Amino acid sequence: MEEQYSPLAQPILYRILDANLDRTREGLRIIEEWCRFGLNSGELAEECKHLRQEVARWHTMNLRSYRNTIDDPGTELTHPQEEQRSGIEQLLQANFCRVQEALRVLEEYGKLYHPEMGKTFKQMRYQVYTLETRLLAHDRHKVLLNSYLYLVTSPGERLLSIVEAALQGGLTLVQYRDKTSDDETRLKTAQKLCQLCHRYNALFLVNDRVDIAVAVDADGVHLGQDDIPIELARQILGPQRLIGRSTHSPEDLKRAIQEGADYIGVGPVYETPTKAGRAAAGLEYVRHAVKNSMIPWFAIGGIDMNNLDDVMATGCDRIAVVRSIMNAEQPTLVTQYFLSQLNRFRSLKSYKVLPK
Ligand SMILES: Cc1ncc(COP(=O)(O)OP(=O)(O)O)c(N)n1
Ligand SMILES: Cc1ncsc1CCOP(=O)(O)O
Ligand SMILES: [Mg+2]
Repeated sequence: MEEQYSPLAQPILYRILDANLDRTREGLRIIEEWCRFGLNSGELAEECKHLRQEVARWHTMNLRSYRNTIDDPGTELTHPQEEQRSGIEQLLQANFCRVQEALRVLEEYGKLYHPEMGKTFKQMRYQVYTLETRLLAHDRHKVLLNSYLYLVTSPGERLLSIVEAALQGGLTLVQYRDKTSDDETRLKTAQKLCQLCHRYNALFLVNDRVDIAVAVDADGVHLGQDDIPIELARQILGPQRLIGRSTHSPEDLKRAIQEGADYIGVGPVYETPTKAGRAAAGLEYVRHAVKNSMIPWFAIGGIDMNNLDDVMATGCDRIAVVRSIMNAEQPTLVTQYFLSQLNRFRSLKSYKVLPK
């Protein structure tokens, strides 16, 4: 790379560029490792690698020779949060933030170094924003795809400890559903549940309330037939959050898929006091979903350890429950039981012992 600018600002300029090129490369490498080993996504990993190579092209020996680590006060500065990250999402977000900040510095100071540098790093900053959106969406979809049991919560004093017990049993998908509390309580509870779920790398969604989902940075929302349109929720939530839709009939199912739901609820399979007044859609509708839904779907409504086999016999391999876990004496054990049965069922299906 030809260096032609700013004799004035050298070597300060060069040290700034060197430090931020370094920061960008390191941050991208951390993100790349997650794409490769965590997400198994060759495509996303390649994109990170390509960006790193472009950064490396600007990181010349000459710029690097201006490094002065011993006198650099920045090497001592560590934010307390760097020492303590609660999960992979936080780690990725911190590194995206670091890369984007460094790219912004490279964009501004780069203009003093080479006319192309400012343009290149501006473009790269936008590429990294898009990468972040795709990666987060990919991450969430991946966890969703691997989730076969969905806990929909009910309010109560033991809410957090029950959810934590279920997470310890291997639960990876939680919905906060609270039809009775005031908004202040809802907001505080949603915040706590969201943090808890993320500590276990589980997804956290909010029932009905898009505003609360955004406020607590949840992974998505669950919307019923009478809630706002999926298109509007998508505008508010952006492309990377998940949107689930309840369906009670083949028409609902078709529409929800067309409208871009990420998953659907199918039910109520059985009448349930948790959703009093809503008639059962029955196992017939579950059979319809088995044949017609190409997106993940969860049978819901009155499912427990006694009727799980009947539900799975339709070909259904994902269920959502409220009482079976929320009212259980041992939520960890019940979660483990459901997960093991659903796992067993999936392996039988894949060996064609059961109809697909
Ligand atoms: C996974 C899942 N499926 C269905 C529902 C029911 O949603 P909705 O019809 O909006 O009813 P309420 O839960 O809001 O009473 C759900 N919550 N989750
Ligand atoms: C929210 C909801 N939507 C359809 S059925 C249902 C409640 C399911 O609760 P339970 O698992 O206790 O029957
Ligand atoms: Mg609803």
